[in-house]
Amino acid sequence: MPSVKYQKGDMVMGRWPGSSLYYEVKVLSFDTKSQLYTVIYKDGTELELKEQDIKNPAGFQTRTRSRSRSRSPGRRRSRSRSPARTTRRSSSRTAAAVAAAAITESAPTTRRDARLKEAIEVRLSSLDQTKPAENNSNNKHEKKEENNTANKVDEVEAEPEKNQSRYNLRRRKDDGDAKEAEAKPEQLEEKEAKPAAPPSAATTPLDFGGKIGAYFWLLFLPAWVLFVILQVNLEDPSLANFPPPVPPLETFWDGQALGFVILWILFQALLYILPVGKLSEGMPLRSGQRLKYRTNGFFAIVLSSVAVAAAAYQGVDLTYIHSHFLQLAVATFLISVLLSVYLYVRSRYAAPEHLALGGNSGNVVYDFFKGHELNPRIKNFDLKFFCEMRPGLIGWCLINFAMALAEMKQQGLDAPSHSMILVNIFQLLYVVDGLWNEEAILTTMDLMHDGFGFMLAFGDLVWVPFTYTLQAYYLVSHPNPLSLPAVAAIITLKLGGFYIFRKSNSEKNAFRRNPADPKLSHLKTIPTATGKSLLVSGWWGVVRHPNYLGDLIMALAWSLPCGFSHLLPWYYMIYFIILLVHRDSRDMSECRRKYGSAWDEYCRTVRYRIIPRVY
Ligand SMILES: NC(=O)C1=CN([C@@H]2O[C@H](COP(=O)(O)OP(=O)(O)OC[C@H]3O[C@@H](n4cnc5c(N)ncnc54)[C@H](OP(=O)(O)O)[C@@H]3O)[C@@H](O)[C@H]2O)C=CC1
Ligand SMILES: CC(C)=CCC[C@@H](C)[C@H]1CC=C2C3=C(CC[C@@]21C)[C@@]1(C)CC[C@H](O)C(C)(C)[C@@H]1CC3
Repeated sequence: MPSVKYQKGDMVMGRWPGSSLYYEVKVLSFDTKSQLYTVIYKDGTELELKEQDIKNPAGFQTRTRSRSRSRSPGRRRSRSRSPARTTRRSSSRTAAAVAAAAITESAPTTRRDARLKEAIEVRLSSLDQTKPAENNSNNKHEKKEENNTANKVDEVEAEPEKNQSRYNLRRRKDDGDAKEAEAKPEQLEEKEAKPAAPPSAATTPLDFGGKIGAYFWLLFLPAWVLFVILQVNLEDPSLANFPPPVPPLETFWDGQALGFVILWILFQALLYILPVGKLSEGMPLRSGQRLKYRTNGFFAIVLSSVAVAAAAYQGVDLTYIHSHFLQLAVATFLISVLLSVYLYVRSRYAAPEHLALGGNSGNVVYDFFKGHELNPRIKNFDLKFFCEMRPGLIGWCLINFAMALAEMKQQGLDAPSHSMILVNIFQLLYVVDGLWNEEAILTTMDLMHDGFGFMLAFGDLVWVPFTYTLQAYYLVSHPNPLSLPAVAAIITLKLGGFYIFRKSNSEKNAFRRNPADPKLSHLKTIPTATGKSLLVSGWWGVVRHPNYLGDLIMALAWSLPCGFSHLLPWYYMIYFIILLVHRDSRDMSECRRKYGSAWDEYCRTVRYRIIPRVY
């Protein structure tokens, strides 16, 4: 490795992923393509680290004086557990133990010390218990009851990173750019002032094809929405009609359509801020803080339905949505662009602890696309949560309903067709379920890890309502009569998919919220170095993303009512396969980064990603 900073065999300090702690590691190799170092920790965990997560050991020292001042006996006892001073005993421990021990040392109060110590001691014994089990392939993973001990760490660990950051004299690079963290006592600290990281240093590998990819997606995604909208009105919507006939420029714009979109978003915002419904806690952030979210989505869709019904009753012609679909989409696109510009600008001034790990490549276009601020809020109004769960999602049902009315009008029907009813009810069920279980969104990738930028703003506001409605839009002018057995078969498929989707999402959500939940005590888990465990039985033992499997089966049931005459109504199915396969691989890398060897162990046990025995 001639041109790289650290050489094979070098002993250096490597940051533990997702924390501010540095442990002594040995460099094993460097991959020029990914620019990642493979390092090995003393406990045997191998991880890939970026150069900026590696430091020279000479830059660290341990302040023993301040440690010995510790008032807590628990803390004093835990001194020798410092990962930087790993003893023979600790070197045989798993990284989980090491990480847990690190938390003990940083606990600030005696009571907390005691709780942590208790949790850690039980945890260590739990980990010890796993050792022999690991050799036994039939009983590889501890039972949930044993793992509950690890969960005690979870309980006390509501603010893990807050504690861990006490070890950090210098701010983490991924924490952004500006201020220096306060020097705290009791820490491994860097001796020399090192040049600060350039503000734009990327802290995660670039996604979506990197910088070039971002340009591409920025142009392609809106163009694709335009393409499918123009296609769906054609008598024969087929790829053979590429490019579709483009209407005169002035038809793209309608001020009234913009007005309606703004009114809809404001109405949804009003419902969101009403002090009705539960205040749910999000997952702990890196700072240890937990944000609160008003999860009144079900209430919002019920009130929206009442408002829409009242408007229809008053003679408002909802088929306007069908006849002005293009103009509504363009107006919403404009709003999503303005919102994304605002998000990009404010992310430049956001406090480091509010930033996501990605979206800081330094390339304006990439960062604008990916988004950098994790939970942009105006006071308590959470923009990402609101956009993901309200105007687009509820708008999707409103548009579907308008398409059913348009079908009746256009086809001269007294009631919508069976196909239209199926599509409407299936997708309504999906949205209502999402809003009923709104709290579960707080444990998804978008809410926990992704910054809020153009991709999500456009995805939530434009992509969802204007492309997820294509099946209903298609049926308006492309009737597809269904036999009763076909209807029954499609309903069965939908219910099957829904069952898998709901059960698996609820299982993971319940486990993440309360790992000690007695209802989950039958499940087996794998402990990880972060203190969190991974489910390895139940739905999450069937495949690594059972929720995606259920979602895909449902997507199939949404396209089938449209028949096989054209590819267009199958667009959602095709797009969804691509989206979920990509999300799965993003999540895999993220989990591998977070959980290291525990994740590899999970992957070895649960071999398939989404479809059992296939993929
Ligand atoms: N209709 C649509 O357009 C879309 C729908 N969806 C749906 O949204 C839902 C959420 O999807 P998404 O956010 O992508 O992913 P998940 O809800 O599957 O979240 C992934 C996270 O779950 C945790 N996890 C993974 N494996 C395990 C395990 N074995 N045990 C415990 N926790 C585990 C990890 O986070 P950690 O360990 O940090 O908690 C991981 O990062 C899915 O049902 C998906 O189908 C998603 C995208 C688009
Ligand atoms: C091509 C492009 C711009 C992609 C952006 C992706 C977004 C459209 C999706 C990312 C995750 C989503 C989720 C839902 C809708 C689509 C987006 C925003 C979701 C709200 C749909 C309803 C479900 O019940 C859900 C709550 C599980 C789901 C969460 C993820």
